[in-house]
Amino acid sequence: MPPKGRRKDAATQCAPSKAPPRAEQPRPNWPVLHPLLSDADLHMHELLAGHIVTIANFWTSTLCKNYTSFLSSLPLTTTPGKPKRGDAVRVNDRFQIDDPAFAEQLWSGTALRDLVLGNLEETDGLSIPKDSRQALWGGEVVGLNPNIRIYRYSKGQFFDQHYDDSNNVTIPGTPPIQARTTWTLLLYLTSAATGCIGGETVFYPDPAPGKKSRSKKESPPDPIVVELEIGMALLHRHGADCMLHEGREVLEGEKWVIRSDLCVRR
Ligand SMILES: O=C(O)CCC(=O)C(=O)O
Ligand SMILES: [Fe+2]
Repeated sequence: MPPKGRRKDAATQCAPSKAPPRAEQPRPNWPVLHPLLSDADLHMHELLAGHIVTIANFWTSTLCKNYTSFLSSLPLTTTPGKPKRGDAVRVNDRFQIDDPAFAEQLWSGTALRDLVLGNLEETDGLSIPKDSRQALWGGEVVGLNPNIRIYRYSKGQFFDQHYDDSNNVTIPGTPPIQARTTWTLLLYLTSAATGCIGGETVFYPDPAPGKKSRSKKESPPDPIVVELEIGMALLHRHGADCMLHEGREVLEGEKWVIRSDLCVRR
């Protein structure tokens, strides 16, 4: 059952341009993004047209395992007990940093840029020509949100139903690019294969227009349950057209996720 108000993901509200200046945090010494599959071996899959796209094996399981052990050394902060009014309940440990260089690595140092921009059109799995992609992504994609979030969910932790907001961000450079986030990026570093049970990301599609007013007995569309898959990237549209979604409770083991967003020029 969807919650009454439009609960927001408080995380996205901390985008650089809106947030008060944070105490200078040292940049993590991120391990190199290696090994990775070659671009030609990766494909996008539209799980729900116009809303959810996945890329299996975006990161190899070796890289994911290196990362989870590295990320465990970062100072993660457990969610403060009570969310602010209108914010979703998120119960997990999080590390958040503005790191444009890492965002750039995730974008250009992997297959993501070429896949999203349609530079590998023949093989990328989306049957959308390069020049029509701007409509899908909400504009000219210029990179990833420098605001990187790392989540660790242990047994019993979850992210309650919410919508992700679109935020204005500045991507540093010469000149800096004024951008806006349009799609959420989730990169799963763990799965049942690493002992994590539960923790699926679940989307609740809206009933088709016109159906809302019909008999209450009419059942809403089935939720879309995305099982964790090690190394899989998931993109979903956010902002005004964001689907209600949640990270289900982890029942066993640990779920690790890297979160950023696609940014378009504004
Ligand atoms: O961890 C998940 O499965 C969902 C995370 C999420 O919804 C978010 O970061 O906004
Ligand atoms: Fe979300």
